[in-house]
Amino acid sequence: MVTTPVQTPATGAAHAASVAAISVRSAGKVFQVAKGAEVRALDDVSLTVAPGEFVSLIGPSGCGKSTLLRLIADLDEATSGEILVFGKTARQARIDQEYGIAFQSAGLLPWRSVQANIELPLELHGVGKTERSARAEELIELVGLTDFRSRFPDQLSGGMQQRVAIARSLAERPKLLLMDEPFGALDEMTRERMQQELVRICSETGAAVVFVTHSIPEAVFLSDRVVVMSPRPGRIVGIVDIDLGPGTQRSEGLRENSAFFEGVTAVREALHGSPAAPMGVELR
Ligand SMILES: Nc1ncnc2c1ncn2[C@@H]1O[C@H](COP(=O)(O)OP(=O)(O)OP(=O)(O)O)[C@@H](O)[C@H]1O
Repeated sequence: MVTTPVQTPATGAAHAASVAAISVRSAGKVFQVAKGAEVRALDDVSLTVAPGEFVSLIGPSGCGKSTLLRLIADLDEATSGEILVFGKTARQARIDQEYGIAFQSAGLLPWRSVQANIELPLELHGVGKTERSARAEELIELVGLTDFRSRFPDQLSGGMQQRVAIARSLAERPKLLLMDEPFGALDEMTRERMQQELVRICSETGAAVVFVTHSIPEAVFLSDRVVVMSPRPGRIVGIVDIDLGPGTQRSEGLRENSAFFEGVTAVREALHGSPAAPMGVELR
């Protein structure tokens, strides 16, 4: 494991020549709150994510992980700095729908069935009914909801709703996925299965991923690099390279592997400089 302890523009070296999936340059975000007060959420964050690279963001609660993801997704605007997605401004990339999103709350349409929710992005882009339903079928199977395809969101558990949202985010085989704790509501067994599926799918489709999590083992299992952030205002304090091989080879057994434990230790130390975890970070 290699830990980069300083805040440098974190470039996936092997991919420097191609257009980055994401390029964040000196981004800052200050929220204006009541009575002229300010919350400085992010400060001078620079990060490059290469095409096909899986990068997790981890850090104490409130350090600005979701804010950074929201800036990339153009759901909020940076106060300073520049954000490019596949060489386009964040706004243009959103308009061109360059990425899929799966956030904490599933955000499903309550009047549409599981299948119809998953088909929605395809429908909006004019994909024909037969192709839509074949793709939805594949994804429903992938997330283990075969018997629930006709159900409506309020008939599903929180974890099942989350799985529908993940399937929907994958519907268009995006080149980039922005995921904010998508597995947070899942039970441990489902969560580990989904991690394995996600890393395999991304490896096979070549999708880049930015994945916010509170779980160190989850970050290590999934990622090519784990970006460690400081308490607010969020800065990048370390980047841990994970050498666990391609996503297609990341199976359950890996969790018992010494390289996996080394990754967990390296991230833990980058977070805290000691084996204890800061508030809001899970060691399990
Ligand atoms: N719209 C907003 N208005 C004011 N402050 C905000 C807003 N959104 C986020 N913040 C503040 O910015 C800081 C970073 O929030 P953010 O949600 O990005 O943190 P996080 O690292 O994702 O936290 P957690 O791990 O707890 O989900 C927090 O102090 C939060 O209160």
